[in-house]
Amino acid sequence: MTRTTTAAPPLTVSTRILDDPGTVLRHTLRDRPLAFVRNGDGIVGIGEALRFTFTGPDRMRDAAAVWRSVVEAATVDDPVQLRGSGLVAFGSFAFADDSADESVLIVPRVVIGRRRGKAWLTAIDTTVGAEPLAFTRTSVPVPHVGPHVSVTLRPGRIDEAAYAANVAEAVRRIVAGGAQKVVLARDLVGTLPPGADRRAVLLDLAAAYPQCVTFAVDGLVGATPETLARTDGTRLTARVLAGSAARGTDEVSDRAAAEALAASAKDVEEHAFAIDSLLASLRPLVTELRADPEPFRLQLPNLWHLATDVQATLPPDTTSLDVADALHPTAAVAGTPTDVAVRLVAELEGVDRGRYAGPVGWMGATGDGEWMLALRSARIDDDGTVRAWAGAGVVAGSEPAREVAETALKFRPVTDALA
Ligand SMILES: C=C(O[C@H]1C=CC=C(C(=O)O)[C@@H]1O)C(=O)O
Repeated sequence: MTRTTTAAPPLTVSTRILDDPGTVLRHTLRDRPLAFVRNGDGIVGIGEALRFTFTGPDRMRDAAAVWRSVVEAATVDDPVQLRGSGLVAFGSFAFADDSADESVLIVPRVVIGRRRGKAWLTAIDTTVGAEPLAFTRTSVPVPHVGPHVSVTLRPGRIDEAAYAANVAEAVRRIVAGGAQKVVLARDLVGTLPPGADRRAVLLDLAAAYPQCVTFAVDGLVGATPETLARTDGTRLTARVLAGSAARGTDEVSDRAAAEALAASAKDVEEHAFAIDSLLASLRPLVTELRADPEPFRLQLPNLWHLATDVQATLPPDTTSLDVADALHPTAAVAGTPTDVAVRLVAELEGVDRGRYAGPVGWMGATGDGEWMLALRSARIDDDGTVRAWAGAGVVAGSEPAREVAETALKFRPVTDALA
């Protein structure tokens, strides 16, 4: 079911070169940030020109269709022509087809972007008959950001004991046949202090995890390492992560941890399910599909992951959101086989994941964009309620206590940013 809360008026979109805006995250709104930033490059949004909401199994397909109509009706003046300049939308989609949470596509009023030393500003006007901006270059003052935000997070609806029991039950079901892998998650909750500047949380996430994408869309904030689908014309790239280990405390133990991860039959199996599911979903859609023959070890500040990069060629007119729709949910966030795993996640967790582990990202007028998996994240509601989620892949060889410890490490981006 699709519900559009705002009709799509014809948009007038102008992009202009911007003098150095400093850290782009500072420019989004303190209470309603919109952001997609990696290594200082990326886009942030200010205000909302259009907001569309979606629910149900067709939520991404419906969003892709709405986006095509928005683009068709828009007049875009974009001499800058960089990735993320011109008309863009930010999006965040629920994990489950039957989630009660709405998925969203938001077209900001203003976008500030930075890429490889160049910066731009895009103004998106909903007034009928609006003229494009009359200048060629502009500058903006760098906004002040409030102090670090501290939140006490406590167990949510699934505490450590319940999570360990869920993992044990998942192992029993896997051993009995049916599912081969199930990704189970648990949650932490807290309350943001009144008046907290959400941008301070984003700045902390981006400083600690520069190689991840720091995102903020409709209250969902995080720093995720996993790219579900990134498109550039007909070129598609993805990065599959599954299989994790704690970083060592010194160089020797850190190297040993990475080597143990690569040699761990349990983690290699967990990774194989994730990459196999992605490749199987991509095969009918793409040509020239290539994947690393072996996973590599991806180093993050809190974890080692097994990672595989994937490339493929898309047919023309396939948008990044079409690809995300075809791929979601991979076995990095659901399990294998997908349908059995999704049912088991719902049964064992018994709580709506909302938009945790769903696609989050942005898309431009050509359909190019980047959709990440909303991991290492928390949902901050308007009333300040914070709910963070972290999960781990469970296979036949999983041990409940180890998965509890792994999820604690995956909470760290959020728990550290809110410490
Ligand atoms: C489900 C999460 O991580 C996934 C992504 C990378 C590694 C994973 C793992 O090793 O279990 C998970 O599949 C999460 O961070 O909440």
